[in-house]
Amino acid sequence: MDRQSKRPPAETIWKRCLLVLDPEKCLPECSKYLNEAAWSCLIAASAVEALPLLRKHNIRVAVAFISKSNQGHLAKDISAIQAQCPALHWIAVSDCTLDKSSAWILSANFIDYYHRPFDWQRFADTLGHAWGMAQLSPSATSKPAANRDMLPAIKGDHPLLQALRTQLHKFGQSDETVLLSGETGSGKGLCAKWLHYLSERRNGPFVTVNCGALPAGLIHSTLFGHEKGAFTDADKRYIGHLEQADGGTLFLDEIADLPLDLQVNLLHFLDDKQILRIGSNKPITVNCRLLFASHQDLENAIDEGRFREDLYHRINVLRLHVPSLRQYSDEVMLLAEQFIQSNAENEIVQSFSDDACCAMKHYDWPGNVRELRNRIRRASVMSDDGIITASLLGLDHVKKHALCHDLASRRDELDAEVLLKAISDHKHNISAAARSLNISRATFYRLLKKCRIES
Ligand SMILES: Nc1ncnc2c1ncn2[C@@H]1O[C@H](COP(=O)(O)OP(=O)(O)OP(=O)(O)O)[C@@H](O)[C@H]1O
Repeated sequence: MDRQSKRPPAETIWKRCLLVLDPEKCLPECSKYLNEAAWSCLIAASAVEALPLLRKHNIRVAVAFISKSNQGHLAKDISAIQAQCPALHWIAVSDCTLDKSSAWILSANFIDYYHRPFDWQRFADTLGHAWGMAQLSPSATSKPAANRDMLPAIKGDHPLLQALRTQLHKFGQSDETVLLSGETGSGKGLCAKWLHYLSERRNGPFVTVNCGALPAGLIHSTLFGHEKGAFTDADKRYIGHLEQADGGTLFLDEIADLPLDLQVNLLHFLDDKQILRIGSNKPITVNCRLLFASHQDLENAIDEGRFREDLYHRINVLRLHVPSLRQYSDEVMLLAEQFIQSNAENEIVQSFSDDACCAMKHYDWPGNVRELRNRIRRASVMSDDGIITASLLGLDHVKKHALCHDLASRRDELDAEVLLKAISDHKHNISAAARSLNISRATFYRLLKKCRIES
């Protein structure tokens, strides 16, 4: 296939999508001005119209037009959209003085407010700033709902994989916390998404937080949120991940890295389902399911005083262990074919050489499925003729080891064949059988033992 023909023409300008919530069509000039600033405006009159657009497009920023007459409706629409897409950054536009309820919507949801008529260039700059903030926000990874089509299926007939699928289906139907364990790259994150998708909460948000990746000073406000002015840099209210996951699932990855003081807060949340934003003493009830994962041994972390035992018992209700790839290495080709197909979109058809298949089956995969996917990605790019070899996968050394292994087992097969024939020809007289092969009785017995043949 011609690789070039699928690329967009060079003059195509990449545009950011902007949701314009404009019930009374008061912003007709929006598309015209913002188009020039590389925005593509998607206009909706209500939440019902906006939600399908949000599901379909990668929208991070929204504008809402507030008028005297639509203030009440708009508040409801914005709340409905916020519940599904908490990561959206809102900017308000109005041409009237707002009453108290609108002022409340503004302070609760909007990062900026414009009064018409205004300078479109400045407005476009503000939108650009909001887009940048949305990109940086950790919640940019949260989705309004899990989409089954985007999730790779967990394929394979190995008993460990069959057991994993059964557990996923059972645990998906429960609303209890699940503790996922397994080596790095084995698929704990993928299983967490499946648990969300298979649950009643599938239409709610799925929010992931990697506790090990958050700076210690930010982790509290990132999880629980903060009020404007709660600390020096808190120039606006921040809705934490627990609240963002309201109605859905929060996946706390690398839970062993959560500082001890926050482990207490989490324990309280698990008991009463309430949070306090930093700077507020008003408890907020949050309805989200919690999933936890760690590739560290939590029992060890307890012994070392890094993890609270009471929290461990609270989160260790349902346990899901994701097997390491080397435990089901006979099925590695199923995954490899899956990755090669997703890589080969719009490209020439690719396949694996025999030595690549042999090396993949015999390699230890310390980085598990992630390592397999990354090695295949790199090899796909490097391959000139569509054939992915052991050398392109960086697994040359394994190939040699695997071939030695294969040679040894082939030798054993041949030895066994010769020994069995000699035994049969000499009617189970071992001395005669050994003489016929020109070896001693002791050597004959040693070979029988090596080939696991009962004399
Ligand atoms: N069975 C599978 N089929 C297809 N893709 C998979 C499978 N298991 C894992 N993957 C893919 O491998 C990558 C690594 O998986 P994932 O991030 O879930 O691992 P993890 O155990 O959470 O890793 P870490 O402990 O480092 O966070 C992801 O891109 C995931 O989609």
